[in-house]
Amino acid sequence: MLEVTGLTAWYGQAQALHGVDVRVDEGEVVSLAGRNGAGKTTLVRCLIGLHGQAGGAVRLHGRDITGMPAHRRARAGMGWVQDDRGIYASLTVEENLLLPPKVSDRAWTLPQVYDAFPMLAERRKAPGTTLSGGEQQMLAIARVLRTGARLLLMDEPSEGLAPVVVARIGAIIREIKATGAGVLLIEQNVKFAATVADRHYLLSQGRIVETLDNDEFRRREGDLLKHLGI
Ligand SMILES: Nc1ncnc2c1ncn2[C@@H]1O[C@H](COP(=O)(O)OP(=O)(O)OP(=O)(O)O)[C@@H](O)[C@H]1O
Repeated sequence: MLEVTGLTAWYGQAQALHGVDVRVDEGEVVSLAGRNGAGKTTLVRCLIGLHGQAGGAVRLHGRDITGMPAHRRARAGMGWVQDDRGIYASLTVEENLLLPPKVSDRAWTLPQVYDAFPMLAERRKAPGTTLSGGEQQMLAIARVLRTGARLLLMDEPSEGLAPVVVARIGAIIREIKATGAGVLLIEQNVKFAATVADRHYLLSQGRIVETLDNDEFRRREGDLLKHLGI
């Protein structure tokens, strides 16, 4: 589904990514972790098409999207769940859900969304400004599902949320996986990543230094936390 090969990125003369290879298959959840400054944000920017100074190749569903502008990548099925959640504060929950354009016939309907996110159904008339952090994160995920994106890029979805909300987000990610969509999860919360991901990448100084299946990842949790400086 997503195949990234030899991805390089620069800020002026400074190289931030040095030949990164990442792969996400259909119905697969893959996490990517790394210390501050490892290059996670740069990688996300490259994948969504917002970083001009980049090399290498990005393919989505067999289609070469390298060099494609951000809006066309979105139409090709790349869904970005932003780390700042990007909720329209002056719109209600439902209005936020009605806005995203449909990019495929996998687009979730409103009843499907409300079924999977009862919290959003209860708050459908509430303005964006009044939502808790957890509700905002649910809404941000739901909005991307409304587009029918085939690959979801999630940037730190568990950040700053209470354990019970994080557990709910984990359940939602498993539901998304069951629909056959792929998920690339940028995530520093190793314990959470181990509950949802099939495979894990560790990024260090712009390079993938480890690729681990979930059993190995769980065994090495202590090590990884040390590496990440957590
Ligand atoms: N606007 C910029 N100008 C110059 N260098 C930058 C810029 N943004 C990031 N960098 C550099 O690129 C490298 C990767 O940064 P990036 O923000 O992608 O890391 P990160 O893993 O997302 O870190 P964090 O967890 O702190 O967000 C770092 O060395 C950083 O200093």
